[in-house]
Amino acid sequence: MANDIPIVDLADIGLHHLDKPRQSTVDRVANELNSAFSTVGFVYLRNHGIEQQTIDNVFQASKSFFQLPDTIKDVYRCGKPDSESDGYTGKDQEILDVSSLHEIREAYDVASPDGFYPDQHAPEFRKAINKLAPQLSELTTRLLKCMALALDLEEDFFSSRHQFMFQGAEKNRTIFRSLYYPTLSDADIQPGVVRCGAHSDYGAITLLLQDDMGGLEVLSKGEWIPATPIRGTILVNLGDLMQFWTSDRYVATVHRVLVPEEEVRRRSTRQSIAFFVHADNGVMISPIDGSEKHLPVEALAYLKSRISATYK
Ligand SMILES: O=C(O)CCC(=O)C(=O)O
Ligand SMILES: [Fe+2]
Repeated sequence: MANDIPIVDLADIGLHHLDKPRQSTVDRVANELNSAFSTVGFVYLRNHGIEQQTIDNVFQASKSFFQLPDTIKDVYRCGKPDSESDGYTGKDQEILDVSSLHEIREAYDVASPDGFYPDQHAPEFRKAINKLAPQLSELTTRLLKCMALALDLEEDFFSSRHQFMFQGAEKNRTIFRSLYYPTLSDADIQPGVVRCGAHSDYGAITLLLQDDMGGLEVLSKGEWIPATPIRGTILVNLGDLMQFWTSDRYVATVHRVLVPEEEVRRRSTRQSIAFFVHADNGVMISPIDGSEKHLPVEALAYLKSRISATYK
């Protein structure tokens, strides 16, 4: 069906392949990404080559942090929007949809391997993230190359502008975010209360890993469609900067996570991991087709403006 989120098989573009991928794979994947990003804006990647255990270790280490008492989590609160990015975000600290009454979501952000981690209270957290994040960066580089080819650009057009992913906020604001949606009470079942308000992401692309709880929905052709978790896949969606870059040829699709209707899912926690890929600080984003559809914008300045609009 045209309105479904397609699944792309990365085959020898996946991380388990060290050699240069076959040209036929690159052409096929470039084509499939191009058609997904021009329509629904989301795609599942199969055969990405990241081991499930590496992902599960992050979920487990994150859970041990998020289940700590609030008084301890508060020690790690990030000071957004003023300071650099690392740290804990509590419920309602970030409101992505202005019409939300509450957004019941917690998160922990890091921008580099040696950033601000809760080592004392969740000792496995740093190690688990530092294994997964570099793999997500490498996978992103491979995807960006396919995307550039699909747009008739030099293969390294995007990758050369994303050289410093997860190497520190002073160079690049790609963020590894571990998300935790706590259990909900009956009082949370009311209009305006959501797990994650409707929004589009800010940067180039987002790689999203979810547990098997489900709940993510994507707005396509005016209809909310579920982005059901498919084990062994990574979901990828486009951010606003990539939409600007491509003069709206690619779409930054709006998505959300509501309070589940089924009581059993409301009483369960949900976890996801978002790798928000952002261009290197200082990169100017101007439409690649030379049009004036969007004004040129600097990657970091744009991100800061979005964060200050959503953080309390
Ligand atoms: O938790 C999810 O599935 C989505 C989270 C999300 O869209 C975001 O944090 O930008
Ligand atoms: Fe998002």
